[in-house]
Amino acid sequence: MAPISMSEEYDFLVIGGGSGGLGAARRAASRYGQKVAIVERSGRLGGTCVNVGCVPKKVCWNAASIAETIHDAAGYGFKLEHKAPFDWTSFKHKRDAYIKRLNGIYERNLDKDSVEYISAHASLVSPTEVALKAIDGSQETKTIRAKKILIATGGYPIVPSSIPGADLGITSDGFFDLETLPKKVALVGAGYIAVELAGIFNALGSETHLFIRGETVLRKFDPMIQDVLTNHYEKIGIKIHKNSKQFTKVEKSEGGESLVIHNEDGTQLEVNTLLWAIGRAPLVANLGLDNAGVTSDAGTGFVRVDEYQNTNVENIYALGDVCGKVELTPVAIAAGRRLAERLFGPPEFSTRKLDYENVPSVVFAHPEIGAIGLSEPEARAKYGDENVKIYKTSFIAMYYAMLENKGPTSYKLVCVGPEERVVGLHIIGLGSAEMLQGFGVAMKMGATKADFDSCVAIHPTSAEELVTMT
Ligand SMILES: Cc1cc2nc3c(=O)[nH]c(=O)nc-3n(C[C@H](O)[C@H](O)[C@H](O)COP(=O)(O)OP(=O)(O)OC[C@H]3O[C@@H](n4cnc5c(N)ncnc54)[C@H](O)[C@@H]3O)c2cc1C
Ligand SMILES: NC(=O)C1=CN([C@@H]2O[C@H](COP(=O)(O)OP(=O)(O)OC[C@H]3O[C@@H](n4cnc5c(N)ncnc54)[C@H](OP(=O)(O)O)[C@@H]3O)[C@@H](O)[C@H]2O)C=CC1
Ligand SMILES: N[C@@H](CCC(=O)N[C@@H](CSSC[C@H](NC(=O)CC[C@H](N)C(=O)O)C(=O)NCC(=O)O)C(=O)NCC(=O)O)C(=O)O
Repeated sequence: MAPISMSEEYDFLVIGGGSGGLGAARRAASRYGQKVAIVERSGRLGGTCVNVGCVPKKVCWNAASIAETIHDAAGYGFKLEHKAPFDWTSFKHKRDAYIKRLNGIYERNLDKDSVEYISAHASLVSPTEVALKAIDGSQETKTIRAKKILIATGGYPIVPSSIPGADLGITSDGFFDLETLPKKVALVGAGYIAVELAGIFNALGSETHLFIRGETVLRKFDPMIQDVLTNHYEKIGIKIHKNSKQFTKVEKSEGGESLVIHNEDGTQLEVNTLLWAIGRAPLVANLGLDNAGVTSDAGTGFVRVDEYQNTNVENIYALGDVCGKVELTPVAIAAGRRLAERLFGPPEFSTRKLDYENVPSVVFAHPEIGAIGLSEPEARAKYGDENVKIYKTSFIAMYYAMLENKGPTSYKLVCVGPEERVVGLHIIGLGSAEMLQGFGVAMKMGATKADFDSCVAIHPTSAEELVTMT
């Protein structure tokens, strides 16, 4: 890795060494032989996903799932201690070491693909020039030129600015720094991160409080998912504070070891950790967008792009979380690869772009949730009630046959038109994450309910219920 590049000009300069930037840079260099550099300012490659997102989160989710399995084991005749001791600190250090290994793998991958890795903060100086500032404290700076520039700088977690003491709380970034498992934790938010981290804390033994503004979590999901997960989380002991108003303040407790949350109604809650999970904002500060004339959304700051990831400035492109369209790793990677193919590939690739329709997505809750396409209300609004047919089922998955405490399994298909094309698929239950990808392929191909039914069931599985619904 060069601290600051020795080269003066590149075919393609990528700002941001996360999912989208890596996807674009590697494809442009390895497949099309372009002279490519990627600039990353954090000192480690992989971006949010590898360092403070999908990857360490999934490892934590696995730990939480093992805790649940240990708990369930007695139901299957195992004479285990119900509460197997869990050593968060050694788990955390082992997880950190895995991430560090990945950082190294990503660096070697760039090397293999002949992408130059520049460890620096990048900012636009003009539509064809980027200033690099060293991150090693040396104050070294350099300006380089590029024929094409990609902005893939991602985002950061929001902390409310209007609540005194809000910054005593942590975000998902701080979650991955926790050296010990908090005894009592409060999370604010109702989206992916709040739901995933609340599930992990609860399964690993923290007293978990979840503050949500509405009646249910995951309000952007199908109502079935919202209701089933909210009820189940309450059943398994997560304390959900519904219709919660903004805290009036957060302060340290007298001894300074915990935090006191002050609610609008005068009540207080003392916790060891407060975690904000109320959405993410684009990382565009000090990026010099104005210097190059790149426009972003006035309210949110997301960089504006068209369907081909073009910004308003010729030869400057943007993708991934900094555009805020669908904030998922495979979306950023696919957008990056499609862009490299369009810009540097053969003429027949000149219209390549990512199709943002029917992107499957999973929430690693307990149990998992999968969703593709339209929710029932979205389909009704788009196609009219008379054209929408819903198939639903709720059942007890066979895994729970031997257990007293049963988890939920609920599936819904949203179909439209006389041919009953499946435009929405919503599932909650064990195994949903691994189950979804194949159904995503079917929906991408325009599958109808009859196509689903023509596939013979695999028995005994939960997934078979999706091809036998009446
Ligand atoms: C807790 C959490 C869990 C998640 N779980 C999942 C999941 O399970 N599945 C999933 O699909 N998605 C998940 N996501 C979302 C996923 O991580 C993001 O959608 C994805 O990382 C976006 O990729 P990106 O390339 O747009 O940005 P990033 O991966 O954020 O990369 C941007 C990079 O740009 C660098 N950068 C920023 N500004 C500059 C600058 N001026 N100069 C140089 N470098 C700069 C940053 O340091 C960063 O490394 C999760 C996110 C979070 C926070
Ligand atoms: N498994 C995966 O694929 C994962 C993907 N991600 C990606 O990262 C993105 C960011 O995650 P996340 O931060 O959870 O964002 P989300 O957009 O998923 O959820 C944030 C939620 O916070 C609530 N909220 C917003 N403002 C406030 C406020 N001021 N006070 C209280 N609650 C508030 C909103 O819920 P309401 O309106 O109901 O109040 C909103 O839905 C996700 O959208 C997803 O794309 C993240 C984690 C996992
Ligand atoms: N699906 C497998 C994924 C395993 C996997 O891909 N692991 C990654 C780390 S996590 S993942 C970080 C994430 N990678 C991916 O999502 C890889 C996806 C798939 N393999 C592909 O190439 O399309 C990413 O941001 N990628 C940007 C990029 O590389 O372009 C790894 O070990 N990689 C080493 C290597 O690739 O040599 C699982 O969940 O077990």
